[in-house]
Amino acid sequence: MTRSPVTTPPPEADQPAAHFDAPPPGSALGSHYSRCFGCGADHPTGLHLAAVTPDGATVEAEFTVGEAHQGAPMLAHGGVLAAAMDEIIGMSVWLFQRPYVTARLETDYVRPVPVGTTLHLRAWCNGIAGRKAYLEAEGRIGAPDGPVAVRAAALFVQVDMEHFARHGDAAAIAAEHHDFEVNP
Ligand SMILES: CCCCCCCC/C=C\CCCCCCCC(=O)SCCNC(=O)CCNC(=O)[C@H](O)C(C)(C)COP(=O)(O)OP(=O)(O)OC[C@H]1O[C@@H](n2cnc3c(N)ncnc32)[C@H](O)[C@@H]1OP(=O)(O)O
Repeated sequence: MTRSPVTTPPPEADQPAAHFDAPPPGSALGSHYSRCFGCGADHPTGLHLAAVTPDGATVEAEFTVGEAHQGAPMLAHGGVLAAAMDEIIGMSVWLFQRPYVTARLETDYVRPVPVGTTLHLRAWCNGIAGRKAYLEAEGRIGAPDGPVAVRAAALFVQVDMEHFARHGDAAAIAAEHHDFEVNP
């Protein structure tokens, strides 16, 4: 992976540990928002990622490239592949049970991905320093050990839940996250 210093954990970074309340090994993570382009079941042309964590530390999901995801004829759009990387990494930080957002995403495109391909996505965390999480992901063609088509490294920054209410739609958050109180 070609990686900048921004997405490389500093020497003092802590090794990540899943939150005690995080989904246990072998379980599904679920969607954080039904209309999310990456994981929402109600998005008509989204990626529909459904992630599982095999070990409580990494997450995995499959994405089958459809006609709505083309850039060149019958080939996946690079931005859509970056979105898949962003989403699987976003799902992996969910293991820490704290809200994070993408601050920086770096992507290597290694092979073209034809429409109809199923990409096997995997993401993990390389370190945490304060609010900053250093993460990585890959997408392999056809099988979990298939050829790598895309790799990504990311810096995610921890925010509070008010971030989403302040900048987005507080009522939609309250509707799907019943434990979230919308401040007047
Ligand atoms: C029903 C609704 C449900 C709602 C949600 C429920 C919970 C959801 C939970 C989980 C969601 C998962 C979502 C998955 C989807 C995939 C993830 C996305 O696509 S997220 C969207 C794209 N990203 C953004 O929109 C961020 C936009 N940017 C910002 O908001 C700010 O810039 C932010 C929060 C990233 C930082 O702003 P500051 O003011 O809080 O903090 P400062 O001090 O600027 O940064 C903190 C540290 O990070 C570094 N930093 C920040 N941005 C950096 C960058 N681009 N490059 C390098 N360093 C950066 C800074 O240098 C600083 O470092 P030093 O502490 O000084 O060492």
